Amino acid sequence: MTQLVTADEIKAIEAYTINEAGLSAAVLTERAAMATLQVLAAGRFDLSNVLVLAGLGGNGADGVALARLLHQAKIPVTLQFVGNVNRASQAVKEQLHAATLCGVQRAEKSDFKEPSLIIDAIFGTGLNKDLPEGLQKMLKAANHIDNTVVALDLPTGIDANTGEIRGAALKAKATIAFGFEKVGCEKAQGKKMAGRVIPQDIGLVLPEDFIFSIQ
Ligand SMILES: NC(=O)C1=CN([C@@H]2O[C@H](COP(=O)(O)OP(=O)(O)OC[C@H]3O[C@@H](n4cnc5c(N)ncnc54)[C@H](O)[C@@H]3O)[C@@H](O)[C@H]2O)[C@@H](O)CC1
Ligand SMILES: [K+]
Repeated sequence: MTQLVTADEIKAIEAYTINEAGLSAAVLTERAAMATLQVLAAGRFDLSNVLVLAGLGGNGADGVALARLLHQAKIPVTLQFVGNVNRASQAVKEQLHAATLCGVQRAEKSDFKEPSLIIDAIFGTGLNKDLPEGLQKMLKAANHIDNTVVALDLPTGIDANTGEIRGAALKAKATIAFGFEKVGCEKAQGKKMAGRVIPQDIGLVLPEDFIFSIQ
């Protein structure tokens, strides 16, 4: 059985990895994106036209890094931000700079009918309140279209701890969990919305004597 973590636990492990082990957040983001590329390239997904939906925080940074790696692997990909990119975190801005230099294509809008695969990199473990109404509408509409969605870390809209839907959530066929599966993917609506959960090692360093709350 895979090890489950709460949002606070993964944040503590990430902080330890960054601050004590000295592996930067950018390294972890790159590892997350590379692990995702490997899963996608293993053959079970149609990569003929990939749309990456990216948010403005850590989850979005993973998505932008993935868009760059897909583009560099000659996989057709379009990057679309959800939210105003001017308000994005520094990590997203840095990822966007690299992606732009590499020639990653951007879109402002999508009807979700064209992509062969949607990558959900809007929100991850940082979600702490209901989604904005406009986004709720967009996700509900997207759920009505028969798209294949792969969520990065956690389906957007799912609470990492309780599995509850915060207003709306994007239903995934598979969720690639970075480091450890978030407990919300096994609880309440989270189980259905996450689809198949695929944990991937991204090189997180566990604090000595770390005790997981879920054994
Ligand atoms: N911190 C790190 O070093 C790493 C983070 N990783 C990724 O980063 C994610 C966590 O990143 P963040 O903590 O930045 O969080 P998110 O990217 O999930 O969310 C971004 C920010 O949005 C805000 N927010 C929360 N709920 C909202 C709502 N309903 N409406 C509008 N804004 C809202 C919060 O300020 C939150 O920090 C993980 O799920 C994972 O994908 C991984 O790349 C591994 C390394
Ligand atoms: K996500």
